[in-house]
Amino acid sequence: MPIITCDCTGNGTCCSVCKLNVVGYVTGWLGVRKSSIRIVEVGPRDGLQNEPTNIPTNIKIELIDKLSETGLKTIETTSFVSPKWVPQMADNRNVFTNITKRKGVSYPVLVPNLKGLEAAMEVGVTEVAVFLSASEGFSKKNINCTVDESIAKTKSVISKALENNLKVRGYISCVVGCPYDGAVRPTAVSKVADALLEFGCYEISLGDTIGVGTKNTIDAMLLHVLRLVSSDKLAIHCHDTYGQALTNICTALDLGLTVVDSSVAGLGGCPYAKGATGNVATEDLVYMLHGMGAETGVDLKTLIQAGKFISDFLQRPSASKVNNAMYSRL
Ligand SMILES: CC(C)(COP(=O)([O-])OP(=O)([O-])OC[C@H]1O[C@@H](n2cnc3c(N)ncnc32)[C@H](O)[C@@H]1OP(=O)([O-])[O-])[C@@H](O)C(=O)NCCC(=O)NCCSC(=O)C[C@@](C)(O)CC(=O)[O-]
Repeated sequence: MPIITCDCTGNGTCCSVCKLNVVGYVTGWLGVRKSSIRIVEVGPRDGLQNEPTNIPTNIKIELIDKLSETGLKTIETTSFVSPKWVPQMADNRNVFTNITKRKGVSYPVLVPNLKGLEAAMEVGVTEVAVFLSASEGFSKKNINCTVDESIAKTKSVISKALENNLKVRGYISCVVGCPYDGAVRPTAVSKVADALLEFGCYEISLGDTIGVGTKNTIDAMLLHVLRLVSSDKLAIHCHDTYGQALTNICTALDLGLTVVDSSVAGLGGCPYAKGATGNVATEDLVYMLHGMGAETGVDLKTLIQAGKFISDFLQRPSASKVNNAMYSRL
């Protein structure tokens, strides 16, 4: 699909694309106040993958089972990646096989290549997530190939997954900043998004992997990508390293996105994005969304209990302000 370009200020006057953006902006803003927001819980994967000490399989299973009781509809469970690269995810088969899969809940897993997809299919996975980067530096460090090589490799993974009736989500990392390359141009994001959509991803999660995004940079990136991809095919994935995640999520909601990734207890960080702290805490996200009058289907108290469970196991306070404020009063 061609990228529609224009050089106006996006004020909705010069062309249909901008009018669309302004309409999207207004309806997005109004929409959130009554629409439902789908939360993609990534805590068991993005949250735990970077933990330095091995987390026993039974603890991972118990966390996922607790999250399944909260009303979350998507719980990312594990990764089928090289154990040499991400040892914490080495028990992927055991975790996926032994969780209690709740009706109506999806349990996607990350796969970087055909080997990972085949291993995931062996244990009955029905949804996978491929993951690429908008920046060369992170692509090389994270999946050991260039952006173009990753696009080429991913095409065969997605087509094999679709042939086997699996749903495929696509992640794009470093959508505004890269720990190795610095600032990332929106055009680099839309290039990858265009490819993933063309290959058949049902949704693209735009990851501020190191949490450097601000309202302006997230706005600029989204306005560019929205020229190419409709908001209903996009998700926002914000790490909270600089405390900007909730603001950046609101920016995305105001532009019409309705899918947000988050991590229970604010766990997380990528082993190949040094210094990146956790995702926005799911508890804080749910509290904010409910305060806006948006529906999430999530029971905050049950979620807080799940966050407390993993924080207690890790023997450190939760990164969720809502958890810390509310737990003692449950
Ligand atoms: C992609 C590779 C494998 C390339 O790694 P490579 O070394 O280029 O691949 P290779 O084909 O040479 O294989 C190396 C070894 O890994 C094995 N291998 C190969 N593939 C698999 C597999 N799927 N499952 C299990 N084993 C695998 C393969 O068999 C071989 O084993 P050996 O012969 O040395 O014994 C590696 O770079 C890798 O696993 N990277 C994963 C990195 C990762 O998981 N990062 C975190 C997820 S991304 C993220 O967190 C960001 C995100 C999504 O949250 C969004 C955001 O915040 O931005």
